[in-house]
Amino acid sequence: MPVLSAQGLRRSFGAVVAAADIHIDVARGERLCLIGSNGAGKTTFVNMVTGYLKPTEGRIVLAGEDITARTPREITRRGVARSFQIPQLCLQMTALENMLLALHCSRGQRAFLRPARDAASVMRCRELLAAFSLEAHAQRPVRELPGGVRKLLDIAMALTAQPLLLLLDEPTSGVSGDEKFATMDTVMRAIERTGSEAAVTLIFVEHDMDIVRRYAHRVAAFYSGRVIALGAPDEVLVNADVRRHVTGGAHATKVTA
Ligand SMILES: Nc1ncnc2c1ncn2[C@@H]1O[C@H](COP(=O)(O)OP(=O)(O)OP(=O)(O)O)[C@@H](O)[C@H]1O
Repeated sequence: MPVLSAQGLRRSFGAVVAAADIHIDVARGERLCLIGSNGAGKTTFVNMVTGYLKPTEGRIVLAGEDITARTPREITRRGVARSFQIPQLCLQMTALENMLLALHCSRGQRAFLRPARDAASVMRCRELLAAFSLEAHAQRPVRELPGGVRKLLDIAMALTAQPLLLLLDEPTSGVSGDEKFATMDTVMRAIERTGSEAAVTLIFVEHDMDIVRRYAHRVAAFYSGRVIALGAPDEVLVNADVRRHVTGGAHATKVTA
């Protein structure tokens, strides 16, 4: 059974068709990358999966359960976690406090200004920080941490919920060219260590084709609200339509095949 099954999704905003006829199944442990130029419909897809936007047609099935009508909170509780292009962090709190806050929220507990520090929660958060090689930053206020570290912390926070499915919006945006592979290696290692049975299933939006090639198992190429190609990176990135509508413009220099 797929972890996620998007079945005939459609969504418009007035005359703009942001999603049409989208069929995507994602298997457990798979890493699916969404590519597409600005306005192609990637965020619309992510917003529908996480419940922030409702499709006007189609169904979204998570591990066999239809979640199309569920609220974002209900979908989070069923195992879908998300991190954003701009990390959502409390700057005045330490990295560990941010983790504790995320852990408490993921359990449906009230978010306190200073989260409770019971020993089990602290241990769980420290383990996750270690999985992301962030132990050294645990006691530092987030405002003092560099952008790349904040990015990793944001993803670690999403994993406190022990999700089935993790959605990442441009995990390497704002990370320097030298650091981007190291950042992705860290994320992949952490994801493999954190899944309960298999690695956490991952859907990530990415504009950097070097990252897509190296880390995606499959790629879905979006154009004008539709998926114009879906398959292995080496197939999708040489597809003529993908070259014309996705990688042929601003990202042409990043495609090496
Ligand atoms: N809330 C909204 N109201 C009106 N139009 C919207 C809304 N959200 C998205 N759209 C439109 O839907 C289309 C798809 O947008 P979407 O944000 O999904 O693209 P994207 O591929 O994520 O782009 P980007 O890479 O810039 O984030 C665009 O034409 C966008 O302007």
